[in-house]
Amino acid sequence: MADQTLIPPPPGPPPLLNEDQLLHLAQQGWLFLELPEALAQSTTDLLGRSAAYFDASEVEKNSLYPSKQGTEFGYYHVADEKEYITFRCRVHSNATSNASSPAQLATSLEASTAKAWHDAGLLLFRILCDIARASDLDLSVWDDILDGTLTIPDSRDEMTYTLMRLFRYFPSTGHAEEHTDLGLLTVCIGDGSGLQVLDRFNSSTSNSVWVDAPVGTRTATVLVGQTLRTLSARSMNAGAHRVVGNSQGRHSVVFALRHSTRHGIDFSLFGGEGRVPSTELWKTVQIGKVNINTAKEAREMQRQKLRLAGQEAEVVVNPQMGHG
Ligand SMILES: O=C(O)CCC(=O)C(=O)O
Ligand SMILES: [Fe+2]
Repeated sequence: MADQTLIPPPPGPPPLLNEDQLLHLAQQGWLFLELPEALAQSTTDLLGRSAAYFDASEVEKNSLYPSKQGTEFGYYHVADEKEYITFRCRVHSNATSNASSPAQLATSLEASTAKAWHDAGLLLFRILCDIARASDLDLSVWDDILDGTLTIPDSRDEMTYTLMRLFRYFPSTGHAEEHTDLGLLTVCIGDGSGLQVLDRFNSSTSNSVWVDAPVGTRTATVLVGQTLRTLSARSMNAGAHRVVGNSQGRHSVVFALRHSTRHGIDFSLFGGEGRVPSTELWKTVQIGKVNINTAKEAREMQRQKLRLAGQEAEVVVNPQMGHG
């Protein structure tokens, strides 16, 4: 009888992506991926709850989640384009017993966000582990970088750069300009068409080829962000994407997994050199980028500033790249 007692289970979560999928993600910077059942369910629930929140009055939405730190926290409305709420931690932790009160709306929205955050975090962690395995790196390279990011922080004191963003794009005019994301990996799930990713293989400087992302909660779009590109010494590309208008409008759930603020980043773990404070890495990945989710006038001002500083917004295949 074979001895089955001596083989320990392999470390880390089970592999998710096959070789072709990993190669596609690294080269194109994006991948369409069938969602695990738990995440499909939690995002379906969250899309529904976000729609109920967006249906509330402007006064209520602002008072439940006042925006802070520019676009990085709370409710934000971009005229003629979209409205969205950014969660980086819990805000309303105590439920009231009145089922129809605004606080109750917020409590159920946050409970749903916390569940989707956990499920999306797990999915992206599995992909990061796949990337580490394929690069012959130890899975522990992610320990410090992900510290405190995989579940929604309880309070502002504990928050990192990681965020969950819920969007409502307005019919026809709702859009987001072409950009790459700043973090490690992003997962986008939407209930309508509009998200498009750039096909780098078939695009040229004069002709961009855009691919429509899948619609619905069965399949997600996973995007490589600038931080992962930097850690991979640019062996992975960041995925360029945009949102174009459709006549029905669109809701989406976007989970952006970004590095932890609790530790410095040790590049030697990734075959590079040196250690940089987490804040420095964050500044570096933002250089030359325009925030595509801010108001139109603010985007123009950011572009103007970049031009004055002699730093054209980063060109990947198309000019005028932003960040999201
Ligand atoms: O709404 C989406 O699916 C994508 C939004 C986006 O790209 C971003 O906010 O960075
Ligand atoms: Fe984005």
